[in-house]
Amino acid sequence: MTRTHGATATVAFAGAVRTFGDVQAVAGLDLTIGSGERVALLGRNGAGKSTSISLLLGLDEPTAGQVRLFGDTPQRAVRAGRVGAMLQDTKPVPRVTVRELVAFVASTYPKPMPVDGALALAGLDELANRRVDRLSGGQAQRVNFAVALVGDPDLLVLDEPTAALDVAARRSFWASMHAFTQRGRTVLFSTHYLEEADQNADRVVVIDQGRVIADGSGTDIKQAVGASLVSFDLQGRPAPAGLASLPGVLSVTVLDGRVRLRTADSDATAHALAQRGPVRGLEVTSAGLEDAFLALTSAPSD
Ligand SMILES: Nc1ncnc2c1ncn2[C@@H]1O[C@H](COP(=O)(O)OP(=O)(O)OP(=O)(O)O)[C@@H](O)[C@H]1O
Repeated sequence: MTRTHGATATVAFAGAVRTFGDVQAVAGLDLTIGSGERVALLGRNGAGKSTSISLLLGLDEPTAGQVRLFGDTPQRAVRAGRVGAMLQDTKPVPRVTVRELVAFVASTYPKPMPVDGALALAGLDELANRRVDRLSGGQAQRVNFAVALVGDPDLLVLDEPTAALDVAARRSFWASMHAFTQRGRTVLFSTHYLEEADQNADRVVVIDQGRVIADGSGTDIKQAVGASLVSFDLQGRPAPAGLASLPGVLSVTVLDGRVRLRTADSDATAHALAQRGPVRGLEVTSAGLEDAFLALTSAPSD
């Protein structure tokens, strides 16, 4: 896990709260990100990721608490050209070409990278002269990425950058992101795709109900919730009672007709389970980040 000591943090949320009427979208968020970190903000729908990102970019103000970028207000950091962002639901600008749009955005930054460099990093060389309102969804996402990085920002913020991309487009997106971060830049991206968080970030911050509930490497998070998973078929029956009190069991989830027991001791759990009667389709596997995430964000079902 990486922490920032001494040097000014790139990103600092301190007790940040944002309420909308009765809804606490961000409920006391404390998060510090240091220079050069690649951080995934991982959470289910409505966890507060986009609201946190809006606060971070100065598009919205916290109801309480504080958000700082490079030790300054988000607005000043953004105006100084230190931040590039890719947000959800951006509408294409009609009638300009990809190169014209990226060149225009470059002209608004103090130290942009060459436009051709940004186009190449985003995989847009072949589409440079195409109108931006005539692109596929995946191609439009690449333009959004070029727009985010052409200012050569110190911090890149990406809100669900791979939403709506197919597998091949996702892979090529992450390759572009890695090419950019080799330059030592800080990246914060939000995602629902748990394996993507694990594969593309050094640090995974899990948020739920507007708060940080876990923070570490993908491996740290898996270990925090137990390394193994014992699962079995319900065969249409309700989940038996008392599973949570079997030896080693840390959490119980029921998904697609299967019970999944996260356990610190898979041998003891499987043995105790078998002693209670016949078990169908028993499997013991190591827990993936997906399972860790479900365990962290689900209420116990037993
Ligand atoms: N402008 C708003 N007015 C009222 N409620 C809002 C507003 N923006 C967000 N919310 C609520 O705040 C909570 C957090 O929303 P947010 O969009 O930050 O979550 P998210 O983690 O980004 O979700 P998703 O993954 O679905 O994009 C949700 O309950 C949402 O309905």
